[in-house]
Amino acid sequence: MSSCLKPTRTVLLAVGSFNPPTNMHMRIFELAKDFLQKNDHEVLGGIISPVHDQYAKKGLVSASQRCSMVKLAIETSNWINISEWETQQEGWSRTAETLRFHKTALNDIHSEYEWAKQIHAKMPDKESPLNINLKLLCGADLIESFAVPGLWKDEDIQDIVCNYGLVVISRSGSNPQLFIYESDLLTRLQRNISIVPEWIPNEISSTKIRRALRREESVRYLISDSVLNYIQSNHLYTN
Ligand SMILES: Nc1ncnc2c1ncn2[C@@H]1O[C@H](COP(=O)(O)OP(=O)(O)OP(=O)(O)O)[C@@H](O)[C@H]1O
Ligand SMILES: NC(=O)c1ccc[n+]([C@@H]2O[C@H](COP(=O)(O)O)[C@@H](O)[C@H]2O)c1
Repeated sequence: MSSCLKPTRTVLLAVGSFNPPTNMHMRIFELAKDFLQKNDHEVLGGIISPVHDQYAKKGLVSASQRCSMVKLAIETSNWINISEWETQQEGWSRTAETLRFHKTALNDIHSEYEWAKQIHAKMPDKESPLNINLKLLCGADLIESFAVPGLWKDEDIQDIVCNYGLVVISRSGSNPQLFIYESDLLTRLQRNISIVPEWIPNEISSTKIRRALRREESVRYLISDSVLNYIQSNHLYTN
């Protein structure tokens, strides 16, 4: 901790397809945790929330397969959890709804969700109110998608940034500082946006992993061996 302030209890939540989960998905959690812990946050846990099947992005394998792969990917982490809540809803959930649900469940000490129990187990004193903050963790491409017409509601962007906060990891080909500067709304809210540089940049993306698999090229060391075994056993991403 960098000061004697009482640290803010924080949980990080990442939304996305995780089609498949890559080593970079795990890495962004580590980068964000390091950054926040140096800035007076006590990071209690991370949550990966795979998107619903109805998101229907090209090449999306089933939510059940994506959840199975995320469970394998997080096996080596003692603080990143999966929440299957989004995949179990009737349809696709807006990210603001996903954050609202998870923040409420995290602040309920009696929550029955496994990810909430895992995170509560990390808290020595469980005095009410729990005061757990939830932040949206994303790569710079996700915040840049805020500018795609019709994709995000302005009130959702305001809600996400004001009431939760964003931790943005830099990604090759993006410039989150410039993107914030060009948006009046994000400039106004920028004290709730942390931009975390990745000083060891690489271009791992799920798209590139799927492409390599389709071409029968090796993706070893870009995704975990257990995820790779699952993909091969289930003949995913072959064409
Ligand atoms: N290499 C990376 N650097 C920084 N952030 C990343 C990286 N890969 C994924 N992320 C972030 O992880 C979150 C979930 O990612 P998602 O499942 O959409 O992966 P993706 O690699 O961007 O997928 P796709 O290539 O299928 O569009 C997003 O916020 C995304 O920006
Ligand atoms: N309006 C919104 O809340 C909104 C819009 C677009 C994408 N998203 C989320 O962002 C993530 C994007 O994932 P991909 O990068 O894999 O497309 C998904 O989890 C999706 O649900 C949310």
